Amino acid sequence: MDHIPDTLIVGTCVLVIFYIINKFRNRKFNEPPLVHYKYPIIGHTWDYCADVENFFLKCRKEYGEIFSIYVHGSIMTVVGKELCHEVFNSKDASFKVAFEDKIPVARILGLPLNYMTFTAEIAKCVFNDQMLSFLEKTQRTLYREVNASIGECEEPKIIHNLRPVIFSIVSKVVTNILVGDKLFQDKELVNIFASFSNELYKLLHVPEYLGFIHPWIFRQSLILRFRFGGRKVKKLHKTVIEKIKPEIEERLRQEREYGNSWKPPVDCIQFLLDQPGVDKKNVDYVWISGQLLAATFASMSTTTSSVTNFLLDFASRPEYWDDLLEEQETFNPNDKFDNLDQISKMEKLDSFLREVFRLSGNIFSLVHRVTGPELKFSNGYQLPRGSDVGIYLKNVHHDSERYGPDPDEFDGYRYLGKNSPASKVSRDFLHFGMGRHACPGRNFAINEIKMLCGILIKKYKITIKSKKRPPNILFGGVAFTNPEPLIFENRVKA
Ligand code: HEM
Repeated sequence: MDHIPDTLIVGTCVLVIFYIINKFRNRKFNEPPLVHYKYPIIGHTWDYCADVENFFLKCRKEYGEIFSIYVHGSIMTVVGKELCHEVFNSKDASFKVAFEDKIPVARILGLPLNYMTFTAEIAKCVFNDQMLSFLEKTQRTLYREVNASIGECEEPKIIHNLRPVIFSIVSKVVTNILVGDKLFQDKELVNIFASFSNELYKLLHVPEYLGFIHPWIFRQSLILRFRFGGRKVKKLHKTVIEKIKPEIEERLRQEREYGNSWKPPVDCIQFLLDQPGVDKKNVDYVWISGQLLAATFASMSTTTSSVTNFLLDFASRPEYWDDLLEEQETFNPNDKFDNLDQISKMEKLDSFLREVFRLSGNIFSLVHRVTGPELKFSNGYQLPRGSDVGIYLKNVHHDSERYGPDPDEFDGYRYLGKNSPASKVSRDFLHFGMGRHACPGRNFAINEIKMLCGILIKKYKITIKSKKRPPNILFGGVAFTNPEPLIFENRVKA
């Protein structure tokens, strides 16, 4: 007890030192205006956490297209519709580096810091390029999992929190592509991938208060969660390796025995094994296990949120039900997706989805770190190396110059005939980012989402008790899906 006053004094001194360092950092750059604040150290943290929407509106009104705020002990620059593309297209700004501070996947899994470059290759070369070869098994898994997790609803069935249900369906599809048909039968392995992705997703909800002392301390607190206790990552790697090793050894044996006549399976494990530089006599199983686990996060949580948002919108907008059902019956009359063209013809569903994504409620996200000597904007402002700059998404997605006089209005057919499919990125639609690092898994994701939504539309009448679209829940600038229950009832066939 005697130490408490000393600890308080030392703690306060540390806070003040970091505050001074931040306040008087390199000023030779023409940096964007820092929004005025009253209380040192706390800065704008309260305004940001309590009502980010109105806080940003006020800042933009007063300071214009670019401004900086002081939140959780760090300065963050905010850009909207005019300048966002300059961030995405700049070689001097990196989403990956800033993201690693928020969700330290590389450090948790013991992967090199540039691991995401590899995940991007997996997304492009396996998920996207091999999409056609995954079509049949993806639909098989989707039908089976919808039946297993929602099932027959002769009587109306209330599902209280839809997200975990959708997550379970999506995680099965993804795991099949990661590990192939044989390992996919292993329920424990499937669960490991799903729960790891879910644990990472939960990190998005951890308050960043430790950032007041230093961002490093916040990051360490996240990593420690995976070093000790139930989430222990060493144990995770060990179990994954135990599962994948015999399969990999068998594949390598067959490759040696049959040479060029051996037809390798199409999945992420094989893609990783075939990378130049991989020593097949001495396989680095920790690296393979880490890459597979890393890919779960990029592909599962994002897709789950998108489908859950779709269902919340669909259930509360009955005016679209007949039309979207008719489209399903036209393009998928026999409950069988034979080719990708059949999915791309579902243009109404596609347009509806794009509108769901645009209005999903995100205010601020996609933070990038300046990794070059500076990030210079066309309006003359500069950000020095190490600065963070994020995107004011609400300003982009609710822009009346682009989306008309009522940009907050939901118009499910807004994009019909406009050559703007849901997977198309642009300066005014950032659900998948844009520019050099736009999501490389988006074509796969949209096809998977359209298949799953189509199955649900055809099988069930889906309603919501309140009959209104419940708003998503904001945490910082990011919107999380509302857990309001939905009601599923078997559709009576005409
Ligand atoms: C609806 C589902 C998805 C959404 C909303 C989504 C969204 C995003 C966003 C916003 C980014 C940042 C883009 C940028 O910096 O410009 C991104 C990057 C990425 N996504 Fe997705 N994504 C989805 C599905 C997937 C899937 C299925 C994969 C497959 C593995 C994937 C793999 C990646 C990878 C590897 C990156 C990093 C790309 C890079 O830095 O070059 N995503 N995604």
